[in-house]
Amino acid sequence: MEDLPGSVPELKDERPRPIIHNTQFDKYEDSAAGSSDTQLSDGSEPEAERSRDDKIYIPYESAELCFTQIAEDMEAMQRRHLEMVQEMEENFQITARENQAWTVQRITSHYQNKMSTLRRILNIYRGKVEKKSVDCESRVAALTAQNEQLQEEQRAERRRSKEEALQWNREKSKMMELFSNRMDVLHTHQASNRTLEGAKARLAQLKETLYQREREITELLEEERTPVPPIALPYCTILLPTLIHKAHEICRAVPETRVLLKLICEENELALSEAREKLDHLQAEEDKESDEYESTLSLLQETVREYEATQLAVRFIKTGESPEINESDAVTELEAVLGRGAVRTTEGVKLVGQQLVSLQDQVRRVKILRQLKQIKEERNKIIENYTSERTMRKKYYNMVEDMKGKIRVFCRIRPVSRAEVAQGGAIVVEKTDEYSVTVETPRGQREFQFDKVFTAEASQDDLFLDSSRLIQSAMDGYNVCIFAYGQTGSGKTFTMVGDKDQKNPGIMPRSFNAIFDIIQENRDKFEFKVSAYMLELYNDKLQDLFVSLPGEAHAQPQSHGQARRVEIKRNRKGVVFAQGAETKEASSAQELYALFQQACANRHIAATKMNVESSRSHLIVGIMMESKNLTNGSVCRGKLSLVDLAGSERAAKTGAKDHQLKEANSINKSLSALGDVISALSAELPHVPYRNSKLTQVMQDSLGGNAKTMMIVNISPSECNLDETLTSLM
Ligand SMILES: Nc1ncnc2c1ncn2[C@@H]1O[C@H](COP(=O)(O)OP(=O)(O)OP(=O)(O)O)[C@@H](O)[C@H]1O
Repeated sequence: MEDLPGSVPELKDERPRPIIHNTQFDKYEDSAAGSSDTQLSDGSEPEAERSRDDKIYIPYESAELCFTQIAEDMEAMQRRHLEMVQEMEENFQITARENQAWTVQRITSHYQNKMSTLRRILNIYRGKVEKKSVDCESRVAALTAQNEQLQEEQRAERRRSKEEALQWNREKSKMMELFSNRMDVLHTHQASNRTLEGAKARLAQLKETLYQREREITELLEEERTPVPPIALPYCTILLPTLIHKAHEICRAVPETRVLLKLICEENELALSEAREKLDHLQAEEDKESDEYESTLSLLQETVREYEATQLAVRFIKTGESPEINESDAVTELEAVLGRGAVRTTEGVKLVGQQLVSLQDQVRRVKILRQLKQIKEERNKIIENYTSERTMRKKYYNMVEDMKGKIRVFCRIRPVSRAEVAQGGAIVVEKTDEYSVTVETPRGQREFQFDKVFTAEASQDDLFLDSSRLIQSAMDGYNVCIFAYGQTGSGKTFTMVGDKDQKNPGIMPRSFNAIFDIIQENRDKFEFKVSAYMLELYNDKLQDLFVSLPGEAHAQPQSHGQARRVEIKRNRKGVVFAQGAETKEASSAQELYALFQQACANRHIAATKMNVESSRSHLIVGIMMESKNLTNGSVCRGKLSLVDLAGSERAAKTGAKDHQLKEANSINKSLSALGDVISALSAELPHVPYRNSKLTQVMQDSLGGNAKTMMIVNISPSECNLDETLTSLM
């Protein structure tokens, strides 16, 4: 094996033997060597044996000397060895250092090469980067200039759009007013050519007439339903011609009767002309208002008619012609004359009179039947007109509502709460005009536009004024949805439900009253049916609030026992219904409110850091309204969805943990899905992501399409809630 540099050389061969000098031993050694050599050289065995058996005696002093000498020699030898070891170590270290230096040198030169290559590459890149950065700087400068220009344009655009929005809103209000007035005018059938003045009074008048007609029709229908006895063929139709014929025969046969008839005729003519004169005279009089005038006029008219009828009767008897029974007026008059005994010549004539009176009854019946027919036709016309009126009213009402937008977004700023006052947060939200809200943010002022803005001073009445028109739409057969959105504690429940003791009831109880007020107003024309379901969406699970869950703190004993699984389904007409949830009918606002209270008692509520009584679920109240037109039997179905959403919030701020954190996540997820649906509808996108959450599935038939939606964004005015307020507004 090759020796390592600095390794200890092989000592075995090279090591100098220690030289031990001992005179005694030297002598003995020499002699022994000599004898041995001799022995080997001559090979004499006895001599060798002898020398082995011989015992050598060394004097003690010599032995001691000898050992001392050996010890000294050995010590010298040890020292030499130590020197050698030290020398070898030094050699080894020198060699190792040399090797290390060499290795370091090699590595250094290797890395220096690499470094120089990298430096070259770096220089190339640096050149490129410098070139690029010059380009970029010039581009940045250009873009900055462009950006500034765009910002300026954007500011101008904002100013313009704000002005336009204001202008548009003004025009919208004007248009809406105009449309409402037009609608009133249309109700009176005079939309095209009459002034709007007094349109409401005319509408009321028309309504009254319409109701009057309807009442008459109802009465007639009632009468119609009671069977009319069959009209017997009037005897007079046979008797009258016979009697006249007989009278004529008598006159021809008996000359006195002819004379009498002539006399009657002349007297009658005279009396007739006198009566006519009196009548003309009376009709020419100026004071026609008095009761006396009326009674004298009708008396004279009757007298004239009697004389005319007598004239007619006498003419028939004279000539022997038969009166046409169909000429009912003439016949009636003849009957009247004969029946009252104006002609008293014979008993036979009296009989004829009686017969003619009975004929008069028959004819009157025919007349009534004719009138009935006419009235029926009129009634049908009125129904037709009424139906088209109603359709038109609905159409224009709907148009007016649509003018306001299918999705209307209102903003309500609640008063500053005590907690916010304690925190000392400044007021950062301000209503700048009827439609705008500005918010002071650390990065400057931001403005948001709405269909209407309500401040802390706005009452529940003010807010409901705009919602109540939508209730009429729901009664007219549209799907309507009203819901409140906002962070926890921003006033959603206050807006939708009201305060705890119901001193300031919210949209829900007010809607219940409005529904039944409309029903009351139209009770004589329509038959109504109102039913409701009330659901809660909690942790992405739908629950029927008419059924209490066993184990809940607020559970009330229920006859139904366990809650069934509630699922959202849509019928063929696209109307959403909650399968598995109970739907209860209500016949008054009080009944509906009692159902609502029952539902509220079953709702999930918990205290969070933000609100002592925070709704932890979405409350969905669906009210189905069905109206049946009593006049034409048509049925109309509408739905009103009222939703009190759970608060949008940041879990950290609410202090939510464990199951409350789960609640918060589920709430935020569904609210974000609702936001996506509203955005898609507002942007009129072809796809609306209803299926992303159960909340949007429940509300599907009340969002988009023909439905009318009203969203109330509730916000806090305080700086403490600035982030949440901005999130809600955006
Ligand atoms: N416009 C208002 N006028 C007077 N008080 C209000 C108004 N809005 C809200 N409040 C009060 O503020 C508090 C919080 O309101 P509310 O409970 O309605 O908030 P919320 O948004 O429903 O909260 P959560 O989402 O947690 O249920 C209540 O005490 C309520 O009475």
